[in-house]
Amino acid sequence: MILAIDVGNTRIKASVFEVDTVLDSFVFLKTELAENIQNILKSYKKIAHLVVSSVSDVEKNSFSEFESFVKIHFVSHNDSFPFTNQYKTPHTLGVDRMVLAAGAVLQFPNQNRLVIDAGTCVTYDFIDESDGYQGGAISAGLQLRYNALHNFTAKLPLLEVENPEHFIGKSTSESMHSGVVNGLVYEIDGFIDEYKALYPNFIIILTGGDAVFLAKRLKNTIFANSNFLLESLNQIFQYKVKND
Ligand SMILES: Nc1ncnc2c1ncn2[C@@H]1O[C@H](COP(=O)(O)OP(=O)(O)OP(=O)(O)O)[C@@H](O)[C@H]1O
Ligand SMILES: CC(C)(CO)[C@@H](O)C(=O)NCCC(=O)O
Ligand SMILES: [K+]
Repeated sequence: MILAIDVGNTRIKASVFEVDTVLDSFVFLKTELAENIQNILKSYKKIAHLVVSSVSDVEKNSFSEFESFVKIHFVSHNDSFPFTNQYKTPHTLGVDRMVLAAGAVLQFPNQNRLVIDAGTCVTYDFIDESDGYQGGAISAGLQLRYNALHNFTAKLPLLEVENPEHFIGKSTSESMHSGVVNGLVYEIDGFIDEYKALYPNFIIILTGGDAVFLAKRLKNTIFANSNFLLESLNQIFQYKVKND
């Protein structure tokens, strides 16, 4: 039994896996890391391994208190991945993007894949059918767009994410919801269309905290899988066991 932990830019997500089955899932803040891990390990005494991916300032030593109970695997650039990294700056590529790319290769072999992670940032990652990781794009996530509009202007309020009622916003809040939500939806559909012009066939994996909200609104029909990064950590662990 393993515990996969995704330390994101905003929050931490974790799932307990028994082989390929998710037994339980958790979301918590970085400040509540230790107590949450402790509780999970208490509830699931058969957990033998922690597999951690972090893009945040939470580092390996935050987990050291658990070292005597479980084996800890902190995914890093030094690990072996099931793709060839064609990024020009491979050591600056986010570990989360590498984990997603690895998951895409292991779950969907021998095909072109586009992974879209709609979290704090939106990331696009393209891995071709020869398992070459090509790169992609990084843009601002849904909540980040609302926050930025408020933080860097004098007049714009801080709004909660809402479905835009009208395409033509008829008030300040309607204009902001249309700009943020429709803007991101157009961005994602636009990227997908560009990739379609380059590659006739590829699968799309849409994940992250806003995946379900966005999937419903896209022109392109995509099935959202919010748990893809944690599933990928589980896959990477099995890949590691096989290849070590
Ligand atoms: N309870 C919540 N707290 C924060 N964000 C939430 C919550 N529920 C949904 N969201 C949405 O999820 C998005 C953040 O996604 P996610 O949780 O994947 O980000 P994250 O923890 O920073 O991870 P990553 O760094 O991998 O993007 C926000 O844009 C927000 O709209
Ligand atoms: C883009 C984020 C912030 C998304 O979580 C993360 O993948 C990261 O810090 N990346 C480093 C830059 C890069 O991937 O090129
Ligand atoms: K992300």
